[in-house]
Amino acid sequence: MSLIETHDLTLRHDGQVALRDVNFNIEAGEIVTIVGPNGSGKSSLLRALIGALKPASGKITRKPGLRIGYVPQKLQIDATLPLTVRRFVNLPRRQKPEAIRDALATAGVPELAERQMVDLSGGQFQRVLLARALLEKPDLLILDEATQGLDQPGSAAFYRQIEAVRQDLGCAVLMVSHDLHVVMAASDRVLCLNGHVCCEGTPEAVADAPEYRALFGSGTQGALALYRHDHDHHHHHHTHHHGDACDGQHEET
Ligand SMILES: Nc1ncnc2c1ncn2[C@@H]1O[C@H](COP(=O)(O)OP(=O)(O)OP(=O)(O)O)[C@@H](O)[C@H]1O
Repeated sequence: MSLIETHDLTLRHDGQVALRDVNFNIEAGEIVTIVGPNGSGKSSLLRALIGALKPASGKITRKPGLRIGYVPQKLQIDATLPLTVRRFVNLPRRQKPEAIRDALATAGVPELAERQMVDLSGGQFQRVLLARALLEKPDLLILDEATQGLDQPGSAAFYRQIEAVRQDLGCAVLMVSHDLHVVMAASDRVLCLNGHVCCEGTPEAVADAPEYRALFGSGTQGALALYRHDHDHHHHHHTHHHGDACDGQHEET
């Protein structure tokens, strides 16, 4: 059984449809990326999956006992509040010192436990948020634009960390990102949204899909090839599958 599945899921805000008829699933251990222009429903879908937004119609099925770790886009920390990394990751629920040490190490920041949260760089801060999510021992890690504010090498490094985490823990990863070429190269599967599912498949298949190119142009393909060149792990290959085209016409390839 999939970790999580949506069936004809439609989401609304104040009566307005944000996303319609999404049929989506994620399997154990997969890395899936959601891409799409601003306002295309990416965050709405994530919020529905974590249970923060109720379906207007359709349904979401979660594997019984599913544990989700969530890394938010941004978190404001009061700059006047003294708060070490150790205390911060202890906040939602008290954790064992070994668990904290392991989570910080897995997130790539083993040395930061005693640092002040406000002194962290953007990349370190996101890794601490990742460590906090890992303390949930997630089967599924969900990240919402977790590299906002990081520069390109910084976000590439962050996504490599995510891949390492996936290999270490075997959790599935679902993330939203605007760093198209970096994140697509690190994904097993890409879901492209534009108020509905535009197209989905392997990163190569999506980068080639006319629906995707209509939204983003063909510029990312070269960068994708470049990144993959020195990228030596194995990707599972899924069948190329097209959903509705973005203009609403049904198109099969
Ligand atoms: N709380 C809300 N109340 C009303 N409308 C909302 C709310 N949240 C989102 N929307 C609307 O729903 C649509 C989808 O928004 P969503 O945030 O899911 O898109 P997104 O793809 O994540 O966008 P971005 O890339 O800009 O973050 C947009 O039209 C947005 O204005």
